[in-house]
This record gives sequence, structure tokens and C-alpha cells, in this order.
Amino acid sequence: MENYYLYINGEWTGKDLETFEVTNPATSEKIAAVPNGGYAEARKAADAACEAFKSWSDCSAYERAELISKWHKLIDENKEDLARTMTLEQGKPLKEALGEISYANGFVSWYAEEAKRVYGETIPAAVRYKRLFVQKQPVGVIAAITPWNFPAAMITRKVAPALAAGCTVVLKPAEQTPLTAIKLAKLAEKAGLPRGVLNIVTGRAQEIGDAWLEDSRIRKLTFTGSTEVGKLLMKGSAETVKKVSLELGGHAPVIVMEDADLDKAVDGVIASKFRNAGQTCVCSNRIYVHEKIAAEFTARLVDKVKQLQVGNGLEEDTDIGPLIDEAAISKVARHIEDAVEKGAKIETGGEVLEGLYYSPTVITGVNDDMICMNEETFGPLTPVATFKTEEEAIARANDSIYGLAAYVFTENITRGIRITEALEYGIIGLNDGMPSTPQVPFGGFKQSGLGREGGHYGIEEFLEVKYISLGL
Ligand SMILES: NC(=O)C1=CN([C@@H]2O[C@H](COP(=O)(O)OP(=O)(O)OC[C@H]3O[C@@H](n4cnc5c(N)ncnc54)[C@H](O)[C@@H]3O)[C@@H](O)[C@H]2O)C=CC1
Ligand SMILES: O=C(O)[C@H](O)CS(=O)(=O)O
Repeated sequence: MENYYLYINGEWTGKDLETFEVTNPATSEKIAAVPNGGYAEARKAADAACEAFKSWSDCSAYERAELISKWHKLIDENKEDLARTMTLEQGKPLKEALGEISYANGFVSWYAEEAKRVYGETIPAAVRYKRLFVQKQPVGVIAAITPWNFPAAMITRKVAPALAAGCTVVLKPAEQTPLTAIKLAKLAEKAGLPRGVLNIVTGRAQEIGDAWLEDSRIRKLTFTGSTEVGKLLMKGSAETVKKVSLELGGHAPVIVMEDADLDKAVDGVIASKFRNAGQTCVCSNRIYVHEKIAAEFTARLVDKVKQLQVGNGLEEDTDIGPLIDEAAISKVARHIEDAVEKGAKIETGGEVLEGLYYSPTVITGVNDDMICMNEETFGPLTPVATFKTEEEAIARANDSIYGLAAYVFTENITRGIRITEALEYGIIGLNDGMPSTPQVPFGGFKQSGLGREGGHYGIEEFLEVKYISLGL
């Protein structure tokens, strides 16, 4: 079995620490032991990142870009090993894991180039004897805390722009999926990243988080995970007025209009719903279908869902892997039980298979009083509700504390633009179930988060704006 350690100040450390085990959700077998770091290790990592910040931020943008590009090349050369590691620790099918590595590496290549485009500006002065300048500078030391559902992409979507901006990083990956993060750090070290620029601490989340929250040297917190934890971290950041970027929970609605291309709508719902077994923050959670086409849409959806293969992610024909843990299984079962009690009908699925496998499920006769229509399921459940008018669909879609992703299917472009403009969501797929890509702003309205990741927006989160007034 490979050895996994903390990565602090360019050293692989923590050999003397107690460890926690990483489990394969497909088989429940233990696949690795990882140091169970805490407050002390978090502080050491912050010390290292502070020490490294001066020299790293003094590098030219082109020097940083060159190193980040070398990291990109090494990730690509090691994509099979990274993907297999991801499938073993997270469960997603290998083909999805390979897709995630490519997606994750897309952020690395994008920000290697974006480093060279951190522009300032000059502003006309009101008087002849002044010149006014705006300069962008790196925020400083940043703390990143990431979730288990995308063990590579949620890391590079933060680390790549931070490094490109000239920041240094302390990172805590999710306890369920630390191995991919550690391997990405090994490749960054191999690319020549100087000691202390990137530091990884695995272990006791609360202690590690608290150490970084109270540390005034850490100027920014970037977090992806549940809204509940995001609020905790946002509160904890207030004491030292840290900048925060929060990518939190979602509860995506889908609106299928009566003039939708039904095959496009069915394929879009399946793509957005069953990726990662429904464990993504942009998964469709509520399907609103116009009553006139509900029967035909549902029949085609159920037919396709029945063809989805559930199994171990390492097997080639697997479409849906296991859920991450027992709590995830219980949540899906609870949502379905509640819906059936309130009148929903199970069209397919609705059962726990062996272990952490849950059958892909479609339920109909759904109403907005059901838990699944108000709480993020984070599993392979597709609740289908009907509506009569466009106005009703928009109102029900917007009736949520979340505002991350939403989807609309219609072949009428004027109607499509009208609906997307009325929806209170940060990401909208119009006839598209898979909008995520590295070059665009990813983030939510309302309690789905703060800030944006990806594209040129994503590097701004790691930059300060400095105004310089020059008297001649
Ligand atoms: N908007 C987005 O891009 C994403 C949102 N999510 C949301 O996150 C949830 C599922 O992911 P989970 O990893 O279970 O979320 P989670 O919020 O429980 O954990 C996320 C990370 O926060 C850490 N953490 C938990 N409590 C902490 C504390 N008190 N102090 C410091 N760190 C702490 C965990 O160790 C993990 O690394 C879902 O609600 C999902 O919607 C997940 C991925 C992406
Ligand atoms: O964590 C997630 O769910 C991801 O942000 C979704 S995506 O970026 O892979 O679409």
C-alpha cells in the first residue's frame, strides 16, 4: 500500500501521528491510512505558507505560469493513476474520474495562462499634476477546505488560481478523499513548486479549520461543501476579516416546457442528475414538466434510467457507483419514503441495493410539500412534478434558499432567454445538462455561496486591488 503523509514546507511529514483510514465505498475495504493532523500541524502549515509568500509573490507571472504548466503536464501524464485513486476513494465510475481529472486539469492550464493577464489600469486625474494607477496584487496566504465529491477538481479550481495570482496555500481535503489531493501535491512538488507554497494537512477538520480561522496571517478562506459548514466558516472568518469564497449546496430545478425537444430534455436530466450518482451540487433535484407532455417525458426518462448500470466504478460498464457513506443512503431513502407517504409513485428504483449502492430512481405525482422538493438529496433520486404555466414553473423553481444551478428545456429561444433571465440562479443550462467547464464563472446566488470560481472571475478572488496616486 502507498504511504500518504502531510505536505508541510516541502516535507512529507506526520509519520509519528495517529492515522485515520480511507475506505473504498464500493467494497468497504480499507485502502489507506492517512495522518490524523490537527491544530499543531495546521499552524505549521500556515507558518510555511507565510514564509514562502514573499518569494513566491516576487516571482514574475511568467515564472509562476511556467511552474503551473509543468504541473499541468505531470497531471496529464499521471491521469490514469489519479483517476483510479479517485474511484477507489470516492466511488465514481472510472470514466467519470478520468473526466474529472481532465476537468480539474483544465483549471490548471487556464490559470497558468491567466497568471499573465492580471492587468491593472490608469485612471484620468482631475488635475494635471497627478497620475492615478490601479494595480492588482496577491491576497496573501489562503486556506482552502474541499469536499469529497470532486477530489481533484475542487482542489485545482482553488489552488491553480491562487498560485497563479501569487498566493500561497494551506489545504485541507475531505477526510473521505484525501489521496487524490496528496497525489496532486506530489506532482506539484515534482513540477518544482517551491517549499511552503502549497501545504496539505489531513485530519481533524474542526481543529484544522479553527487554527486557520483564528490566524490573522491567513487572509482568505475558500470553501466548497455544505451550506451549513460554509456558514460556520464564514462566521469564523469575521474575527480577522478574511475574504471568503463559498461554493455551497444547491437544489437545482429543471423546467421542461411543452415545446421542449423531449429527447434533449431526457438526456439533459440524466446527465445532470446521475453524474457522480447524484452527488454533485449542480445536480437536478426538482423536475418541473409541463402537464401536456409529462406522460411522454416520464416514459422516456424511466426507459433510459432503467438502462443505467449500477456497480463498482472500476468496472467498465458501470454508470452509477456507490454513494459515499451510510448517511447518504439514509438521506435518499428518507426522501423517497416521505414522498411516497405524501402521495408520490415510484416509477423505477426506490431500493437500497447491496452495500452503499442505491438504485437510480424516478418518482412522479410529486408536490412541493415533499422533503425532496425542499432539501438537497445528494443522491440518484429524480422527483417529477407537473405545472400548467411558465409563470408557475418560474415561481416554483425560484422558491428555494438555494441559487446555484437551474436547467430549462424549450425549443423557443425567446422563451428560453425570458425564463433564464427570470431564474435566480448563478448557473443555467438552457437545453444543456452539463454547463460546467473551466473557462466560465461557477457559483451561486442566495445560500449557495459567495464569489465565483473558474474563468477570469476565479483569479480575481485571490487578488487585492491597490490604488496608487502619483503627484508629479
Ligand atoms: N457548491 C459546490 O460547488 C459544492 C457544494 N457541495 C455541498 O457539500 C455537501 C456535500 O459535501 P460534504 O463534503 O459532505 O460537505 P461538508 O460541508 O460536510 O464538508 C466539506 C469540507 O468541509 C470540512 N469541514 C466540515 N466541517 C468543518 C468544520 N467545522 N471546520 C472546518 N472544516 C470542516 C470537511 O472535512 C470537508 O473537507 C452537499 O451539501 C453539497 O451540495 C459539495 C461540493 C461542491
Ligand atoms: O462540487 C460539485 O458538485 C462541482 O462543483 C460540480 S461541477 O463543477 O463538477 O459541475
